[in-house]
Amino acid sequence: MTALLEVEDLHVRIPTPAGELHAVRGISLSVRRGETLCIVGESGCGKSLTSLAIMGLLPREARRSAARLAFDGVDLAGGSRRTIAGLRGNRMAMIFQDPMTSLNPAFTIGDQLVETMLAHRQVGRAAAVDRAVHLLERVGIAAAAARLGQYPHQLSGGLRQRVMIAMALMCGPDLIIADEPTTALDVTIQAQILRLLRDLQAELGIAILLITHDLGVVARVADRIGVMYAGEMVEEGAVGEVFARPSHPYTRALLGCIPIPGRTPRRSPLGAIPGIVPSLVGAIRGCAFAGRCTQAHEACAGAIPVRSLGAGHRTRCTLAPGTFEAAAPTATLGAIGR
Ligand SMILES: Nc1ncnc2c1ncn2[C@@H]1O[C@H](COP(=O)(O)OP(=O)(O)OP(=O)(O)O)[C@@H](O)[C@H]1O
Repeated sequence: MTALLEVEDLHVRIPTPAGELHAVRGISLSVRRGETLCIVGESGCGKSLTSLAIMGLLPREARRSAARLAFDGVDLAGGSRRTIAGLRGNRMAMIFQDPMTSLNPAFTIGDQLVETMLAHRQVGRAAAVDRAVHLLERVGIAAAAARLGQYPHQLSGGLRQRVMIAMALMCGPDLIIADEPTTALDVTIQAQILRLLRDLQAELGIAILLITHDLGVVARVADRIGVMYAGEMVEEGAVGEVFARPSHPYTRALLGCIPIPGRTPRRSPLGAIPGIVPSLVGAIRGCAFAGRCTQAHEACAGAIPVRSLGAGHRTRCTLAPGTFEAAAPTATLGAIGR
């Protein structure tokens, strides 16, 4: 089955006073209909720029190139502005970490929901208002009709994020790209929003590309996971497979940082990966993680192979499968998520 979203060899470069920042370095990924792909990685590894590049929403100074960038067969890299604007907010919707950056403080919730639909669909205002009320109820907002007349600042952070989800759903999208949608929320609201996204996906069959730095979020919602490091995808696969057999030393280190209930001693210091991420300005020779990797060896300074471990599980590492260091036990899916 062809993927709904196909990304091949995506690069994002941004000129800076220090030189060209090569923030996204040849990312390839695909999202099939109805599945959730989570992209995970430390702050600054290029997750947000990847999602903005897909949506065509990069900052003006950024340059994007890709061997293929397609949504349901439509070329997003070479397509006309009109075609892409017709897909965005319509069949491809985006949810950001901070709803206040995408909700206009000067307009009511109702106006913003309704306008989204009127911009893309041949429907009357009354039908759009009905859909807005229905969707606000569906995302768990009580007294939905009354909320339509409120402004964003009159809602709590959790309610604003529910409004953003309703807005993303207005035109019945096939794909939602959610960039850290729960990071700004407290844990209880975070769990509710994640459950809502999962329920909506099961009900409506929407594909979700979710960007997060939180492996707990991944464990709760992902079908597949892509692990990014310094602008590259270093490992990807089905979430159960990657959690059970993390194969890139960076993935293993990330999973090793999560406290495991019943196994991590109480009061032990929070885990961290020693070392720092290399600068993304200019070229990186060999493996970007080598400077922090406990198993780095000579070959890591050369070309890094992408190894297939079967069933769509791939890792970008010189170490042959089976030669991974016996690491500390890593968090399991059951322990941190489901
Ligand atoms: N407009 C910009 N100008 C210059 N550098 C930028 C710009 N936008 C992003 N960057 C840099 O590009 C790199 C990748 O940024 P990006 O926002 O994609 O990271 P991220 O993985 O989403 O991190 P976070 O989780 O902190 O949002 C970072 O080093 C960031 O500082």
